Amino acid sequence: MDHHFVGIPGLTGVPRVAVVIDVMRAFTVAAWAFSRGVERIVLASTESEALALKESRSGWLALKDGAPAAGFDAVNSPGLLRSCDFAGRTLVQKTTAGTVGALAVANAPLVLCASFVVAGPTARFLRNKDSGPVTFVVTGDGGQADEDLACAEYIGQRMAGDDVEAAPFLHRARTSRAAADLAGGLRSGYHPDDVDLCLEIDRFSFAMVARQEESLTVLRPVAVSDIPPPVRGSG
Ligand SMILES: O=C(O)[C@H](CS(=O)(=O)O)OP(=O)(O)O
Ligand SMILES: [Mg+2]
Repeated sequence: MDHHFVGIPGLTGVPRVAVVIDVMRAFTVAAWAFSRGVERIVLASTESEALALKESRSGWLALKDGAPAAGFDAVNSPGLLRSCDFAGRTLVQKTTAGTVGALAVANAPLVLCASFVVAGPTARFLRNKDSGPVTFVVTGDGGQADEDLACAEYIGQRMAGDDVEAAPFLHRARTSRAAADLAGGLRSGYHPDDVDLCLEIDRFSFAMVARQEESLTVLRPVAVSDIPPPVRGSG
């Protein structure tokens, strides 16, 4: 299938089907947030918008990347998020790359946000829908981030069938600059397990679909059944 891989600066027009990839760490974090009970994630374009949205509704939480900051309840780290209890909550998320990429294609008829932890369900969701060619938005480094590109290519291949060896794609992500920066402590709001948690193939059995709801861009999990175990291979 003739998929299209593009960075945020290269987006032109509105894609028919968009899959926005951020492995490290926005859409790994989003998946963990859903697993910790979050009901929906509202994507914000700025930190001040995130705080304003949080303040406008009772019980909403806000998360941003970087260091912990006043008014925000969480940071963009799967390792720090995995012990939170967010049952039934709405979470407003703002990050440097992932949420920006999703908002850039928010008007597309079908938008999914993805990372390795939901790769199989994302591919299966698209296959079940017979979506046809996908525009993968590679959010990191202007479209050059190898952890995002590897994940996009992996999902693209799994759309054609689940018999795809994961190891070469995971190796690219593990040796990416983002992984080195994270492991080297160069990013704030970090837990030592973050890289490993970002590289767990099919940790969750849902895809994440973004839709427009009352002028907000809202991400929700959609359960996908019958995902066969991923082919891990060596490496
Ligand atoms: O928190 C992250 O890992 C990054 C922040 S930065 O781009 O590395 O400064 O944000 P994300 O949008 O999740 O890539
Ligand atoms: Mg990223």
